[in-house]
Amino acid sequence: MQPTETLHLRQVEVGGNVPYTVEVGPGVLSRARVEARQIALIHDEAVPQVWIDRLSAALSPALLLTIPVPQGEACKTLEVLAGVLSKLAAANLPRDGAVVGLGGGAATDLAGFAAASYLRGVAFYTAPTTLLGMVDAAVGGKTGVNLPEGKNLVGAFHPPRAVWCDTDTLTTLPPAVFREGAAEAYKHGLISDPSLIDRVLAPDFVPGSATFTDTLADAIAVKAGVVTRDLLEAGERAYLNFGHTLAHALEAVTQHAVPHGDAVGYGMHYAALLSKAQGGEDLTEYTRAFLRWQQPAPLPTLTYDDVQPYMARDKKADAEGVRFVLLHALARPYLTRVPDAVLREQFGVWQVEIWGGGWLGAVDYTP
Ligand SMILES: NC(=O)c1ccc[n+]([C@@H]2O[C@H](COP(=O)([O-])OP(=O)(O)OC[C@H]3O[C@@H](n4cnc5c(N)ncnc54)[C@H](O)[C@@H]3O)[C@@H](O)[C@H]2O)c1
Ligand SMILES: O=C(O)C(=O)C[C@@H](O)[C@H](O)[C@H](O)COP(=O)(O)O
Ligand SMILES: [Zn+2]
Repeated sequence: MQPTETLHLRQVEVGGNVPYTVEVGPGVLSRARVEARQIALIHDEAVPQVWIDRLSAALSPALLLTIPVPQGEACKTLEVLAGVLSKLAAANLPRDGAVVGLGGGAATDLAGFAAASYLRGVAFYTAPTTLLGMVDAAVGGKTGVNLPEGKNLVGAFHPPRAVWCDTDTLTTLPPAVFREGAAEAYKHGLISDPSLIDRVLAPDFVPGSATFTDTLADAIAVKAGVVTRDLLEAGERAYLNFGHTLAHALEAVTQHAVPHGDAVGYGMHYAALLSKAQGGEDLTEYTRAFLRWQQPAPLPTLTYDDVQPYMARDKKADAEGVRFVLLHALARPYLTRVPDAVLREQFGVWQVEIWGGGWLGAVDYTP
């Protein structure tokens, strides 16, 4: 497959104890380099063979073994993790070996946790092949798997040594998966860089356009900046969780029938309603505009009591209860508790809009 745009590459630097570079642009997988003599490649089984071949060619002859894992969210289980760890051990991947994760956020989250736990930690590299993976999951070192009780409840911080965002891989992505992943780029716009709001919804935000690599790299830069300053989520990293308290609950309660990016689209609208109810600027037209553009997977009918037990297990909760990321205004996020009565009331407002308002797709938005 030929690269889809003229060679325009961007590099985003991530700082911290062990700095690394995010390479962004067409053909990046062909230039992947790993500082290890033995490599295990873990990939989503449904990633098109052309991308597996492109990366394998760059990694050979150090490629010791290749481990396909179940497609999408189905790979983020303790059972799949156990199988992967056994394969690494059976192949004798040494401690100075490396794990490379190829696929969407689900596959790279799993591969990263395998790298974090095998032999108490080996080097990890990420090759995201979805928009969401590039903008968010592959950067910053949050790795892990789900439990039936909730999303990402087991994991480790294990930053990658390099991230290869080959924009060619996005050309085989189903359009709905592309729009799903845009939720995290839009989130970066709302919490930090408002210029992304219009750029993500613009018609030229498509792989291969002249502006695509720059918009993608600027969205990645928001995450890179946050995790450089606060890798372990002692403070501002929590802002990257905007929209996620409800999103993770929707994913868990529907047993992942609603994919992560769609759940984040729904969750950001709830967070915008809560922000307004708590005295912030009314930003709900932004989150409505995003949902109309995204056209997320439909939700089954749910009540506040269906989702509340899952929201209560959110990792931002402390001994006093759940905390939400809200916005005073664009790019002014804060972490706060919200009274249960407000959570319940605004869930009602959100419910009426999502299921009864008829606005999804009905209102024009011109960026
Ligand atoms: N670690 C983090 O910081 C972080 C951040 C955001 C999200 N996440 C996690 O990421 C996951 C969601 O990631 P996602 O949206 O990438 O979904 P995903 O990994 O489930 O992938 C979505 C679908 O795209 C397919 N696919 C992947 N690449 C493809 C390609 N190039 N061509 C065709 N099909 C392709 C996959 O097989 C899958 O069916 C969730 O588990 C979420 O919790 C983690
Ligand atoms: O990197 C982060 O920090 C984020 O919160 C990014 C989120 O988009 C992502 O979904 C993350 O996996 C959520 O983390 P969790 O700690 O809430 O499980
Ligand atoms: Zn997310």
